Amino acid sequence: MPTRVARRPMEDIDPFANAIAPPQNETPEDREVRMQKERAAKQVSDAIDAELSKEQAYEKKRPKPVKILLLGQSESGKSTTLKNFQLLYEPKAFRAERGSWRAIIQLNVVRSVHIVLDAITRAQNPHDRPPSERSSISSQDSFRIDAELLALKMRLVSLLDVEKLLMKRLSVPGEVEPTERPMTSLSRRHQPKEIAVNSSVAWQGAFRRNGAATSNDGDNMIDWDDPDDPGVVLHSCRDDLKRLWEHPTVQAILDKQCIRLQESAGFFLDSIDAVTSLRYIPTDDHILRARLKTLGVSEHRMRLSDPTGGMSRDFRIFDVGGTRSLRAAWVSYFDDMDAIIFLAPISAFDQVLTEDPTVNRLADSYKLWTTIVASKLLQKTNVILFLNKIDIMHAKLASGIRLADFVDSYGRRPNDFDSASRYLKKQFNAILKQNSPAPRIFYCHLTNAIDTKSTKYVLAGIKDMLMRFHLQESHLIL
Ligand SMILES: Nc1nc2c(ncn2[C@@H]2O[C@H](COP(=O)(O)OP(=O)(O)OP(=O)(O)O)[C@@H](O)[C@H]2O)c(=O)[nH]1
Ligand SMILES: [Mg+2]
Repeated sequence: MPTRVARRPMEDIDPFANAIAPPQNETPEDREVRMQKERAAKQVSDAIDAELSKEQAYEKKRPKPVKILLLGQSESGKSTTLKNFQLLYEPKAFRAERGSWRAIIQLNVVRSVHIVLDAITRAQNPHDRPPSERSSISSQDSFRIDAELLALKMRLVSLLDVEKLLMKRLSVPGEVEPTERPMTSLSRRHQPKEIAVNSSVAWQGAFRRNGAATSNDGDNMIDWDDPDDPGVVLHSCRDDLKRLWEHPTVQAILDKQCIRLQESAGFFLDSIDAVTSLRYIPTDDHILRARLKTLGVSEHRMRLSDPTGGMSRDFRIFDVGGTRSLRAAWVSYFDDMDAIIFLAPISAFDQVLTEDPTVNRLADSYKLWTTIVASKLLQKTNVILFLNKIDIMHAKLASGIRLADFVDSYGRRPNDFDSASRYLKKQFNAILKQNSPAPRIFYCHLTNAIDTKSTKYVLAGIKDMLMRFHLQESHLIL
C-alpha cells in the first residue's frame, strides 16, 4: 500500500510562492479585497491572451508579404530604384531624410572636385602616369596651366578637410566604410575614395541632430548654426568651384583624359549654385542623383494598396551591393522571392569594371543576367529586366560613340538609340530563352531611374502585376 508523505506547504520550499502568498494574519475582509483584485487582474490577462490569439490567427490568414530583390552590377541603379519606390509609396519618410542626403551630395561634389584636381595634376605631369599609359602620351597632352588655374587649384585643396569631416561623421562603426577603390563610370583612372554604406538606417542617424525629431522636410536634422557645417566651406568656395568647372583648360584636360564627369555617378557640378547655397536642402531630383555605394543588404518594408480595391499588401524590397566581391551574398536571398528586378546599365557599353579593368561592363551584365535566369532557385520567380541609364545611352550615341566599336556583333546597324536599344533588348531576351530552366515571360523596361515621372509608371505597373500574381496564388481571384 502506498504510504502518504506529508507535504510541506509550497511557501516553505518555493521562494516565489512564498513571496506572493497572502499574509498569514489576513482578515476575511482583506481576503475579499485581494480576491477581487486577483479576479480583475485575471480578466485583463485573459483579454490580452484573447487579443494575441486573434492577432496570430489574423497573421496566419493574411497573405505573405510580396518580396522583391534588386540585382545588378555596381552603379546599375539598384538603390536609385529603391529610392523611387520610397518616393512613390512613402513620400513622407523619403522626404524626412533630406538632411542626411545633403551630406552625401556635399561629399559627391567634393569627390568630383578631386577628380578634376587630379586630372589637372596629371596634365601638369604627364610622365607621372602609370607605365601602361605612358606609351600613349603625346606632346598635346601637356597643357598650359595658367596662374589663375593654379591659384584655383591651391584654394580648392581646402575642400579636402570638408571631405575628411563628412567621412568622419558618416563613419558609424561597422556600418559605413569609405572604400579604397571607388566605383564610377570613369574607369582606369585613379580616383578619390567613394563613400559606401552597409545599411540604410545607421548612416542617416549620423546626421540626426541630437534630440531632433524628423520633420516632413528633414530640415530640422540640420544644425544651421554649426560653424563646422561643411555647407559653410562649400558656400565660401562656390565661385571658385564654378570657375574651375567652367574653365576651358579644365574641360580640355578632362576631354583629353576621356573623363566624362557629367555622366558619372553623383555629378552635381552643374548645380553648384543650388548645392552650395547656405540653406541648401536637396530636392527629390537631387536625392535620386546622389551616389552612395551599398555594401551590405538592406531590407525596406512598405505597405501598398491593392489595385482591385481589396486589402493592402506588405512589400519587402531588398537592395544589395553590386560590386563583385559582394555578389556571393545574393544567393541567400533567392529563396522565396516573388520578383527580381535586374538592372543592366546599357550606357556602360564602353566602360570597364573598376574592380577588374579587363571586364567590359556590358559583358559583365550579360554574364550576371545569364546566371540569374539560369538559376534553378529562381525558376518560379518573376524576373524583370531594366535596361537602365537610357538618358546617358542617348547622349553617348548622339555624341558619336559607336556601339559597334565595343560590341562586335552589332555590325553595321545604325548607331541611333532605337536600333541600339532594340538590339540589346533582343540579346537579353535570347539569353533568357536559352538559359531559363523552364519557359518564362520576358518583362523588360527601358528606364531612366533618375527620372521620377517615367519610373513611377514602370514601378506602379510592376506593383500591380505582383499583387495580382499574389492574389492568384492565394486563390483570392480567378
Ligand atoms: N543619368 C542616370 N543616372 C542614374 C540612373 N540610374 C542611376 N543613376 C545614378 O547612378 C549612380 C549609381 O546608382 P546606384 O543606385 O547607387 O547604383 P547601385 O546599383 O545601387 O550600386 P551599388 O550600391 O554599388 O551596387 C547614382 O548616382 C544614380 O543617381 C539613370 O537611369 N540615369
Ligand atoms: Mg546601391
